[in-house]
Amino acid sequence: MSLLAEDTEAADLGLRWKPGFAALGPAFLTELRPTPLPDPYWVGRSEAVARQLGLPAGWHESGATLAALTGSLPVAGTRPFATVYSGHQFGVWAGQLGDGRAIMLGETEGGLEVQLKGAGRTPYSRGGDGRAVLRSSIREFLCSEAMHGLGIPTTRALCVTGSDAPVYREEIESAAVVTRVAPSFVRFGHFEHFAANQRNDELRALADYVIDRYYPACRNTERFGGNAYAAFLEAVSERTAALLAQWQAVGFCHGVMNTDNMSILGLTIDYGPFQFLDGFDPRHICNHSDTSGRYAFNQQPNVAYWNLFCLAQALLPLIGDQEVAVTALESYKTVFPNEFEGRMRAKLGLPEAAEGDRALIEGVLKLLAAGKVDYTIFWRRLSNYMADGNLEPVRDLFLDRPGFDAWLLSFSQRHAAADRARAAELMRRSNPKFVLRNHLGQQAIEASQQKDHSGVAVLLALLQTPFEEHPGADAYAGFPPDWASTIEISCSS
Ligand SMILES: Nc1ncnc2c1ncn2[C@@H]1O[C@H](COP(=O)(O)OP(=O)(O)OP(=O)(O)O)[C@@H](O)[C@H]1O
Ligand SMILES: [Mg+2]
Repeated sequence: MSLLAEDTEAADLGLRWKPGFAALGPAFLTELRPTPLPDPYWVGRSEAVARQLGLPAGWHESGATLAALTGSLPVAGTRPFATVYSGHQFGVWAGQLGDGRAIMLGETEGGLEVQLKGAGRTPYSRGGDGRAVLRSSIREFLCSEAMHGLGIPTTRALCVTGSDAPVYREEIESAAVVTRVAPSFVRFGHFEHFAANQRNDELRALADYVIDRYYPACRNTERFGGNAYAAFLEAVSERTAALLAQWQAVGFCHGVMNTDNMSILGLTIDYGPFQFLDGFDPRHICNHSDTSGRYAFNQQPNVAYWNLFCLAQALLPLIGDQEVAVTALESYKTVFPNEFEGRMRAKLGLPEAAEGDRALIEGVLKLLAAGKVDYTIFWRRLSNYMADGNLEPVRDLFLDRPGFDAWLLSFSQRHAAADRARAAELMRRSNPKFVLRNHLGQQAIEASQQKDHSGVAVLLALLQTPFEEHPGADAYAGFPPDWASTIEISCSS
């Protein structure tokens, strides 16, 4: 019996827990306790996630909950653990990694895993301190919820809890924990870990667990002659392709697409140096540490494929045939462009595909890139134009007016027979007014560092429903100020 089960004092969050991933056994994880953060306080909370988890009303009112989510009290019914994974970082095999600062509480009866990111050292921390700073924790919290609001698959975040305990990065910062939630936090790197160590029994156990839990259809498919592992690889490729199409359409740059940051469920995971594009620059690099531009915005779809190739190699002992594995990856090459085109068509207010759509999409992206036009503002203004016929706010964004007019002509011809009100409606549902721009996050962070957490709550409310108008909040939907371009976001978090 573990020590944890003998605790008399524990916080009861009102949730029921089941073994979940932990049932795989000790080869996959190490049981341990979070390291307490002193004098914790609330920084931000998502009631939407609380409801999804099934937390009782008033869940955050108890000091025991705050203590539990910052490691000072065990959570009743849980046996926390950290998992082991490996991975390719910046294209190079990095060997063993693992949850170096994320500690899993467990899985709820409702099928959601709950993790405390920044909860202290684990056997996989290597040189790290196991902590996360307030700055990066607020970014992760807000962006998880923003992505969900945008309809993009992502890990969620219940809350950020802070402490004045010092954390040493380029300068001294304060510590925080993000309580994260997802059906599964399994990454490509979990598979790579067991494959690289030729531990095929564990590799198979992991694949069987993930297939049975999250991809049961792979068991009953005739694809690949009934090879469930190949069908699984194909399904992951398709989900990843669909995810990447959404990132590219909304202008999201992840920044650290290492294989250990690729979710097996096709969720966006690990919000580090991410950025929503301001001016449209396909070659934008959001991660200050990415000197070669490996993870530049326009490289993301290819990197995802490269990462899937690593996953395929890891699954090869189970799939049994290299050609089959390569075929299972192939669907990425059709799903990504189809999904991307579908998303871009929706942004253009076009529910159905027609010949010439690709040229229309490429045409506008070229114009936006040539003028470094603000990506989010352009699409929202184009949606408004569709509704009210006022062209100037859109046209004013372009220096190359003749170029824009020529494109607009083909756009208008494409819409000639369409119901404009319906098209405008689709566009406003597909083109957010609010995204988590770096400078918005930065302002909320700086206020929080001075103990005013209201900016986090304000941003959260806007980002959870980013397609709504939110009258009075236009200041959050404007152009970035000049100083925004000087914000440097690196891997330091
Ligand atoms: N401060 C830290 N202390 C211990 N380990 C760390 C720390 N920062 C990063 N790591 C570990 O380094 C590896 C790569 O880090 P990366 O930045 O991709 O992940 P992360 O931001 O810590 O977390 P996640 O991917 O879970 O969101 C991971 O194994 C991670 O746990
Ligand atoms: Mg990571």
